[in-house]
Amino acid sequence: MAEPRDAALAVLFDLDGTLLDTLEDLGRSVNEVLEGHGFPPHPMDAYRRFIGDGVAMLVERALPAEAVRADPSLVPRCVEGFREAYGRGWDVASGPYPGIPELLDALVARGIPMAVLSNKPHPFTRRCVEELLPRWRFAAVLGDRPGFARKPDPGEALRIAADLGVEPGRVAYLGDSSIDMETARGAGMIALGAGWGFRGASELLAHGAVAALSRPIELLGWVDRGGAVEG
Ligand SMILES: O=C(O)COP(=O)(O)O
Repeated sequence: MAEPRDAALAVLFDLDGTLLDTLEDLGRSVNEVLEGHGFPPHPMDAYRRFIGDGVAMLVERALPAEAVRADPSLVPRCVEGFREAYGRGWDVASGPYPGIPELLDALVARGIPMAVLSNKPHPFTRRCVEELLPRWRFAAVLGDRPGFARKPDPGEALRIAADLGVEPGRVAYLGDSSIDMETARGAGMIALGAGWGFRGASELLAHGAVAALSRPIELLGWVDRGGAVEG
């Protein structure tokens, strides 16, 4: 059980694997690019480990290592192919995880400001939030943009906290990967793991999660009393 602490005054969310289950649309889009280049596709589960460090790393992890070594232009070309394929199929199977709408409603009811920070390319991040989470207002929705460091760099997370006027230590950061837990810890935020996401509870706890939640609504414990709800 985590130590009780000051209650969170704001919530910063990761997107892929935390608010939205985007695995199938991301994996299918990369597989389409791989097959277009004559490389073998991966089973969807493999993408749980590939996603998280941005699109170039996603593509690089999916490609055969020898092919990447042999042709430096392969990753950028496949990234372009991915943008095209994902642009066509980003919303085929993606949507909020069970319990996310209820959590967001409960945070709105409490007047808790919410923001999204993703390593997904910024335009796709905006589109996913606008179209798959249309009912909720987020104070900031930021994806990967040229000129800004990706997570686990804590810079953008800290800027969001500053813009909200909330001390980093009073921000609950909910994410589903080691990258997110490192970002949260680097920013001095309350690192909460989304156990339903792409990577699972043991990776989250090994990378410094204060707790790995099994259901989204459990986050309210940190907002209402600064720790897990008893029982
Ligand atoms: O697309 C990625 O690389 C990861 O996106 P996320 O930061 O929302 O998990």
